[in-house]
Amino acid sequence: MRGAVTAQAPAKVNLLLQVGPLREDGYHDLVTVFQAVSLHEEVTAAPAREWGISVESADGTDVSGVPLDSSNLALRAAQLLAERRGVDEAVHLHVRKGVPVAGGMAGGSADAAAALVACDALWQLHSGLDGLAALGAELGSDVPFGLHGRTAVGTGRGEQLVPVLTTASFAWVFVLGTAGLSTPAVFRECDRLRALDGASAQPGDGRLEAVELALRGGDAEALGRALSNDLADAACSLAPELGRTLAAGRAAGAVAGLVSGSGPTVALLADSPAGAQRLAAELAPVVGPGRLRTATGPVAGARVLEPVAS
Ligand SMILES: C[C@@](CO)(OP(=O)(O)O)[C@H](O)COP(=O)(O)OP(=O)(O)OC[C@H]1O[C@@H](n2ccc(N)nc2=O)[C@H](O)[C@@H]1O
Ligand SMILES: Nc1ncnc2c1ncn2[C@@H]1O[C@H](COP(=O)(O)OP(=O)(O)O)[C@@H](O)[C@H]1O
Repeated sequence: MRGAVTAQAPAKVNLLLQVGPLREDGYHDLVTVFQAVSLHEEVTAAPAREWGISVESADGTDVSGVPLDSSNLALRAAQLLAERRGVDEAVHLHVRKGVPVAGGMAGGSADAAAALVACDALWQLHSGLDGLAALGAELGSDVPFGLHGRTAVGTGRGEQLVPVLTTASFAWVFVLGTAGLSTPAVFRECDRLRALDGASAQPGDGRLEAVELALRGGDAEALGRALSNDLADAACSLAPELGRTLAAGRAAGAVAGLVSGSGPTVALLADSPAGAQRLAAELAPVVGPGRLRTATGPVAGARVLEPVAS
């Protein structure tokens, strides 16, 4: 058996997030377009006498909100894989976080995806992407995308994925929120605001086609016009600073901006990697440099980085 295996998995941004009505199982049907971006989580799985987990930050951001018990998604992922494949070995997982915690960028899901890939390699299970994605969907709606990466349309809870043709790399600036937002709370707020307005979900209104066309053409301006997020009003209602951050991003020259997933991270689209650096430099005095990350997308899904032979 190998001594330890490290895997990485990417953060995501939702280029489109259409939210349908609340289902009986407590979830909402989604039509979303995920893009994997170059902020990564790294998970190292090492054989151990007992199950355990440790967490560090890759970039100095606060990781105190990450649970260190059996509710941690990475640990749950490793234990689920062991249980389903009949593995009687414990591992210690070390997580190095490069994705903001509770930021709407699926950091916990990326940890689960990386843990599945690392443990699958450590235990030499050869489960394959689809096998791991089926387990991932049991852990969280965003976990299958963390495994697949690139750009994909997600339907159902977001776990049913179809790749999208993308002909260009896009440049992003992410502005971290000052406090995390809970995903279930944002979905609840969305339902509450819709009930107040008498508004209902708007499926099939051509927004998906506009995003797909912009991605196929590799056109950042067209993508900027097509970005949309049905959870944005709910996230802004719970965290009003988001509206101000979006306005600051536009004033600083972003092609477009939107709330990432359920927030509170704000994603700003730039015209190029150099444009993203300029945008971040412009915003640093406004929001503080510690809250800015630049990235590109799409990038690959979860993969083994450095298998260490025993
Ligand atoms: C909103 C999105 C958009 O990609 O991302 P984040 O902002 O969390 O990163 C996802 O739908 C989040 O997926 P994930 O974070 O994996 O959520 P899950 O653990 O599956 O669900 C947590 C809770 O969110 C709500 N939920 C989630 C997914 C969905 N399609 N409908 C929902 O209503 C439910 O209240 C559920 O109990
Ligand atoms: N490995 C993990 N990393 C981060 N958060 C985790 C993890 N496991 C469980 N959680 C819980 O999931 C919540 C959502 O975290 P995260 O996945 O970072 O954000 P989001 O769902 O907004 O994309 C956290 O507040 C935390 O309580």
